[in-house]
Amino acid sequence: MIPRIDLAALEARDPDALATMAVAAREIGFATIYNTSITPVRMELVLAIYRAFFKLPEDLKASSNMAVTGSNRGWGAPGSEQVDPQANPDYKQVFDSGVSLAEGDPRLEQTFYARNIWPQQQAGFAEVIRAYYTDACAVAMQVLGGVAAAIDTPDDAFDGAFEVPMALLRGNYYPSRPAWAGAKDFGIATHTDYGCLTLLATDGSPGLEVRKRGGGWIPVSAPPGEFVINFGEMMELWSDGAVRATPHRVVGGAAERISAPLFFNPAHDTNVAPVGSGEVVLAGEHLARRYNETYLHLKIGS
Ligand SMILES: O=C(O)CCC(=O)C(=O)O
Ligand SMILES: [Fe+2]
Repeated sequence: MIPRIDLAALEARDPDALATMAVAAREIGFATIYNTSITPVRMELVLAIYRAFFKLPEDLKASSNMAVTGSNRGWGAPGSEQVDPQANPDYKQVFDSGVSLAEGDPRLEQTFYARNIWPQQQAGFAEVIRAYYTDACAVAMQVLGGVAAAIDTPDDAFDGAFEVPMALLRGNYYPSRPAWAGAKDFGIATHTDYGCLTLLATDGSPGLEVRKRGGGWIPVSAPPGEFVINFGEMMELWSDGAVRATPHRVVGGAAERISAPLFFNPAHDTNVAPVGSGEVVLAGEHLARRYNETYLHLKIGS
């Protein structure tokens, strides 16, 4: 079973909510959350704006293709990412955006803080997505505070690390599973997320599956207005294995599907090596390695 957590109760440090979060973090790596500041209507609007973008003709989407700009901002075409080296590149399409820094900020030259690329064809796209990014980051921060409290780490343990997060907001579009798809083809192949916390909104269609520790898969879904959360590799490292990063995938079925994960990652220079280990692993270095391994346009030698 995937735990379901009332975020307002977690915020109030309700003992039951904390105990449920502790199980989610230490054992399962996944939960769903509800009762957040983001309403279902708001979430439907965000998902609808992504859906409208993905329905544009390919040549219009290509004007924001990230393979052309070389940053991880804008449209990622089908086959642009291979999250599992044993599988074929994913058949999903994506649209990536990040923090909007002021012009002149030197961090704009770094991949993770690169300038956003907005589709010009859709009125309101940038405004809606930028506002959602800000509010989703605030929800992610609330969740992390709750996680810290649940696993007996000081509540403010993560505060300083997320002031200018390398957060990535993505729209995922899974068309119906292509007729040509074989055993090595997935909407998104089996992977763990790279960062700390993923706050995932979906249109409510099934598709996401979480790997069980003993083998097999558990389907997870959440309607707009509720979220799936899961922990990533950096959190597992940082907590020295106390928090789990659990593999998951989307095989894809007849119905198309839209999802919107916020990959919530700390600032570039955050040391995410196990606390007290004396080692140094910069968050930005971990992320760079994982992007280079999985985005086809960033792969060394490709
Ligand atoms: O679409 C989903 O439900 C999951 C997507 C996912 O795992 C990812 O984008 O990392
Ligand atoms: Fe994922």
